[in-house]
Amino acid sequence: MEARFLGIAQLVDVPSAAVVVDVMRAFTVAAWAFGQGAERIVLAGSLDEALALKARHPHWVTLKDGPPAPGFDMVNSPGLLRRIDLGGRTVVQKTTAGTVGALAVKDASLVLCAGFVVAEATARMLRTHEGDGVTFVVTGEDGRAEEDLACAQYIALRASGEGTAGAAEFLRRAGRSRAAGELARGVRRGAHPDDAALCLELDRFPFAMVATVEDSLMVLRPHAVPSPSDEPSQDPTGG
Ligand SMILES: O=C(O)[C@H](CS(=O)(=O)O)OP(=O)(O)O
Ligand SMILES: [Mg+2]
Repeated sequence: MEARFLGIAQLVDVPSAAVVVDVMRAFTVAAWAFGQGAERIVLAGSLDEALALKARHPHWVTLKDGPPAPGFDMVNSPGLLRRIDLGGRTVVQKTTAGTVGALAVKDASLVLCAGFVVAEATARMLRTHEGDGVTFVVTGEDGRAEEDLACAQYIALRASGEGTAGAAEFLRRAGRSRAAGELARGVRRGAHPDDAALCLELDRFPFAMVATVEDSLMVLRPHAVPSPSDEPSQDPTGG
């Protein structure tokens, strides 16, 4: 599998397959939202679009990064979100980096959104994808966010099937990133003290997250990817 790693501003063509990586915190939050029962996440292009969707669909749950704001029900924090029941709900998410990155590749034939919490399921999905290459969108810091780059490189390695990639060094790099430091120091608004640790949980969830355009909205949904150990035995004796 040929992999390239680009920041959002470096995306000049429509990739065939794209993995949009935002470890801290958009796609860790998205995975937790699905873990808490959300049916789908609409990735909004602007705060105004998120508010307009809320006005049309008052039962949808709006979420933004930064501090709490009128019209938004939640902030972009896995630590705060993990105790909220989102059973069957539609969430609207707007953040600085992650959702912008996903919308930048909306015309790709396959768009996966990822962080460490869904790394293995994402890699497994890439292994079954037939195509000539994968573009990893490193959403933070103009493509230089260490937590996103480390996660993208780890998923690429796992997807290539080249041996067993040890995760520890990739997680260490992410843990030393500027974003992790800001979360630890309480610099980022709308945060919980556990956020950085939750963003560094490897394979917390068994699903990948696939974004597609539905009725002109970019919609993210969980996609179950069975692990090899879940697959039925091929042993003809049934053993
Ligand atoms: O929520 C986040 O951590 C960031 C932006 S900020 O730190 O709140 O300004 O957004 P994301 O798009 O999830 O990187
Ligand atoms: Mg980020």
